[in-house]
Amino acid sequence: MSTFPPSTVLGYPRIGPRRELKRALESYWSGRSTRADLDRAGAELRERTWRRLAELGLHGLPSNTFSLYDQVLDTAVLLGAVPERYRDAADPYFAMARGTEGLAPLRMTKWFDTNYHYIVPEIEPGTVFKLDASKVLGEVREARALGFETRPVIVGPVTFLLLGSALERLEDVLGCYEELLVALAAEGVAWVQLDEPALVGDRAPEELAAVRTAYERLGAVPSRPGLFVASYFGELGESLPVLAGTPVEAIGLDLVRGGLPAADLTGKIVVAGVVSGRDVWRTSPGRALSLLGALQAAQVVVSTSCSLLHVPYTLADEPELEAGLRGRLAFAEEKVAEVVALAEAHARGAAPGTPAGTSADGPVSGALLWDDDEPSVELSWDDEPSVALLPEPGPASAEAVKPAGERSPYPVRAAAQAEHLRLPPLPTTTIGSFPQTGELRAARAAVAAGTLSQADYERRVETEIERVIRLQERLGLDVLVHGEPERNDMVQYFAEHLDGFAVTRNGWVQSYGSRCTRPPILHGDVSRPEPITVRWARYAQSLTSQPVKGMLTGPVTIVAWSFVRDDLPLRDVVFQVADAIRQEVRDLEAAGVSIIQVDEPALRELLPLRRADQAAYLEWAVAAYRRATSGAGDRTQIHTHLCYSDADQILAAIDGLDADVTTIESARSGARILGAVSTFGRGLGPGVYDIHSPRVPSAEEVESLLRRTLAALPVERVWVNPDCGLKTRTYEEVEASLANVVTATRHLRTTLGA
Ligand code: MET
Ligand SMILES: [Zn+2]
Repeated sequence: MSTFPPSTVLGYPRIGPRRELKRALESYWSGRSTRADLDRAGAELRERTWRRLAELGLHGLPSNTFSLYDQVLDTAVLLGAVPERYRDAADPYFAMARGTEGLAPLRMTKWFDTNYHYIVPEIEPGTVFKLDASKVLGEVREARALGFETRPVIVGPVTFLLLGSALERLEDVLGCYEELLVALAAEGVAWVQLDEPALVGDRAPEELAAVRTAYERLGAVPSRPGLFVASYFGELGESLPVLAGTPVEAIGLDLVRGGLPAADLTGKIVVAGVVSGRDVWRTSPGRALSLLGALQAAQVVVSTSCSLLHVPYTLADEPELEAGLRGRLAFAEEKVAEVVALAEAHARGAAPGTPAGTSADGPVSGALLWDDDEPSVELSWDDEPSVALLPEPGPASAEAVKPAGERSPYPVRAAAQAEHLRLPPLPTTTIGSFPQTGELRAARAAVAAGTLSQADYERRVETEIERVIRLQERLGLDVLVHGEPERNDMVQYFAEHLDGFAVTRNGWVQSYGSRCTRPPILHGDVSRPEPITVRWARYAQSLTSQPVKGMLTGPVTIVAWSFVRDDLPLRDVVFQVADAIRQEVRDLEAAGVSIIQVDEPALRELLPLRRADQAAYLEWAVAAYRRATSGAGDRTQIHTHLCYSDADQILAAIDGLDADVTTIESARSGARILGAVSTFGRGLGPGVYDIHSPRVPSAEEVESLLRRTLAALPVERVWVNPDCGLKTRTYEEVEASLANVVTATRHLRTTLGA
């Protein structure tokens, strides 16, 4: 077996530094360009990535980390797990990802504890697995033609099947993986990376047995590349000795989240993830080098803790970041340079604490990262005034952690709200955002560029709010929203208006398919200098006699979708944000807003992957939400919203939020949540319109979903709404869909005699 290259990364961003892939995809989907144009755009991005990684001095280049939509969907295609109904679609791949006129897409949910969404494999007893290695081999050849040898990256069999809830099909998929190994060996590929992040969670004995079977069988393939099994997002725990006992040559460990391995790995190559792929902070060379030095292995390879998919491309595109903060940051390119520099320092045998960037024979290539005035030991933020000065009393005090508990029990609140709001049965509403028009985005860019005045911009926002209010009145919705036209993003908008955050200009991170967000950087103490949403809510309510919901993002979600300072416990940071939201709730209420929605779509996302850590998290996360919302009076109806996140794993916590109404994505996931949420004692709106698909659901379809909802829940508790916000859709799709939602609801009301 050949040695492993001394430095590598587990994966890389693929959307393009300027979101080139997003543009190429959206242009192809809208029919403005051809599949060949799209493929060309993909090839350009791949070439650019390989060249850049090589320029930065990285040795082990990955391939097949590019995807036109999602790597799990790519794996399903690789294994032939394409459900029958998509096979005749014009483009089966995108039909599975996004649906077509007549075909709902596959389910989508979040990738472990990240905000990246993958397409859930649909594996039926009748699924026939059949290898289609064209993409994997195509990328290997493409890279080779450019002069690069690469290591294909593929989701491993155990993780793939666990994601598809079909571990019993292990024997069948292993046949495909074996065939793939043979094909890769024939192609002259030296190493293959099989990603098994599922192994960092709690694994039952039969799942551990599956790990053993899988890697013993793959290890026994006579002519194959070296097997590198990558784990990430935590420690391997009970899976490690099992994996170590199989013939795989290399094992990847997340040494940012986990500690040194407890099992004997002296016979293995350890791919040491010492540079975090999940945050934007620079790596402490002292800590990294001491970990590398302490590993007992046949070879130690320096790597990232996971794919760099989860961080933006480069700091070079952020000239506006304040210098002090910038000095503490590293995005993907800077992290690659760190990996390379650490590999060189480790190879020189640099002892922990040796100033990196210097060596007997002159500066190493990482010198630019660790400039002279930068200590080589752990970056301590203690001397940073912006983070050290916590307000008195500290937000982490026991006092702050208690739920404020000022609201009356639900029946008392519900009566007060019914009296005040006088809503019909099956009230209809939406989740907050309406389509974001190109004009509004352009207007925001013009304000930033100084070519449009703030006052003119605000007038445009008001015009848009008025249009959205009139549209909802025309459609006959019961509880209206202002449409969120002033928000570029539900987290970034709040970050821009709170102290303690920095935002980036080009720091895009893929969320799903062509969608990206720019996670703000939470680097200091959080506080709210002044009300954020009140003026827009007040304006919207002034236009109509229907109730308009105030719309806020919850503390857990704001933190989950930011890159967070790591010198304080996460819980304390979340409580700082909760206090800011609490002030906003109070101000909205004082401004006459009678329904306030506080979104927590990321509540499940931060759930620790190990069961032993989950209860403590859920306890403080729920307490933070209640702290944010419990300042509202009984008459004020508090809504919350969750989506795309396997909510069934955290039902008790969702219930514990104690919101008067919970809207939750359901249409996209085939209404599988219904049974589980039927025990909730308060208002509930399981989505009846899948907003991730351009498809317009018919009134009949909506009505049949509603009937299923009514079979599970008492009618008094049911709300009617889409799965999520509408900002990614067009007005055309939204108007038609919501009209059908209202028609279905009205029809149902008459048949119920309501
Ligand atoms: C991802 S949840 C989105 C909720 C937000 N209020 C919206 O409608 O866009
Ligand atoms: Zn949502």
